[in-house]
Amino acid sequence: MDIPPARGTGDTPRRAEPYARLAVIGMGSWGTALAAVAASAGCETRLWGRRESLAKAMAETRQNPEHLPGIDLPATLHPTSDLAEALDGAEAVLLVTPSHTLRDMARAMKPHLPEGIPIALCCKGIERGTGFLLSHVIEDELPGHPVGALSGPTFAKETALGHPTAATVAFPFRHHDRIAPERAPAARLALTMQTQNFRPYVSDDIVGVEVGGAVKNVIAIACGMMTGAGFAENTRAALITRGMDEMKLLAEALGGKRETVTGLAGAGDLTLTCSSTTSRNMSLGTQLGQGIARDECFGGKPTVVEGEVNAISVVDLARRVGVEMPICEAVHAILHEGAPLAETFRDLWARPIEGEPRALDITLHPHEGDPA
Ligand SMILES: NC(=O)C1=CN([C@@H]2O[C@H](COP(=O)(O)OP(=O)(O)OC[C@H]3O[C@@H](n4cnc5c(N)ncnc54)[C@H](O)[C@@H]3O)[C@@H](O)[C@H]2O)C=CC1
Ligand SMILES: O=C(CO)COP(=O)(O)O
Repeated sequence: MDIPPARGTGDTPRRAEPYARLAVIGMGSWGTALAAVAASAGCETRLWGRRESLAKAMAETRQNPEHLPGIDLPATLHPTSDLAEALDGAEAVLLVTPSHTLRDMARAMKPHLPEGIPIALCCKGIERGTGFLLSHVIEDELPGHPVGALSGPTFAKETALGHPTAATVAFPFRHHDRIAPERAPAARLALTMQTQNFRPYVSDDIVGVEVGGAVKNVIAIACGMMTGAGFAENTRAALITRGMDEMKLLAEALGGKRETVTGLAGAGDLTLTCSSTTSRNMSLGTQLGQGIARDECFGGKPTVVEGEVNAISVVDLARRVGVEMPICEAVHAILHEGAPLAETFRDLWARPIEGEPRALDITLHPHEGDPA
């Protein structure tokens, strides 16, 4: 890939160097799909999962029978359950275990991690209790490593099947990344992951990307709940649009950019997740909206639904920084405070009229005596 020269350095385009060796940590559906992309792009890729039996089954069958059954993986992809082996000689790491495991994962990786190598988060969430973005968790546990994120509208199965997919790779740009952008981790990782069907974009706004990924899952649960309760397209479009407003306000309050929220990792992922039963978040909401008890959802099978735990951390963080997120609050109340679903959504719709954008600062309460 040619990157235009940094301003004032002449006309010769400079070539970015892809990483030669990548470690992908997390053998679930997304870790496996990303490892398959990197391996098929020609990068030597090791994929770590904690279960030896799964790593062995993958090595033998060239498939991930648990998370992506029936999809052939590149023969060059190396699965392992040995963390030291996975990280040995890696030039960059993709971290793809569920968000609540991240701090423990970082601690487990620490003794084996080559010095200073970039770490890209591919999981979506905010740490419960601390309210830290996941990048802050990594900075806390693994100082000295550039920390970024890879995120976007990317169902794992579609990516692994080779459906054209785009995603954002974001790392904060340091001073020297602006002078020599071809050496910036975001540029190098984007190039490493580029294939005929996987198209990365480069960003310097890690906060916007992380907030997009964490919030969209909560909004998808809301969309599912209202769909399950029998409402249709108008309702879903309203939730997506107003959900994006919540995302934007939280991102800006934390120092992120509003343009990121309108990009792949914000609007793109929000639209995907809120429109498809392939989404586990949307599906959980739909089942709950249909009146199915939580422990019977997904046929009782344990399933990673990031928006469920992250409803707590998103709402907690929003309250701490003084951002109103009424849709996320409604999801939180239903999931975690036992609030009744129908009444909670009715109250959401009956809130005082506000400006669009909210910066217009208009609040209109109903006339006294008006029908509720
Ligand atoms: N599946 C998808 O389409 C996409 C998922 N993501 C994100 O990727 C992250 C991982 O999700 P998936 O791969 O879909 O999950 P998954 O449900 O396919 O697999 C989860 C994996 O994590 C492992 N795991 C669970 N607890 C662990 C622990 N304490 N330590 C190490 N490994 C542990 C499980 O053994 C399993 O292999 C989530 O944050 C999700 O939001 C992001 C984009 C797309
Ligand atoms: O993040 C995703 C797609 O970008 C996957 O969404 P779900 O976790 O809801 O399946």
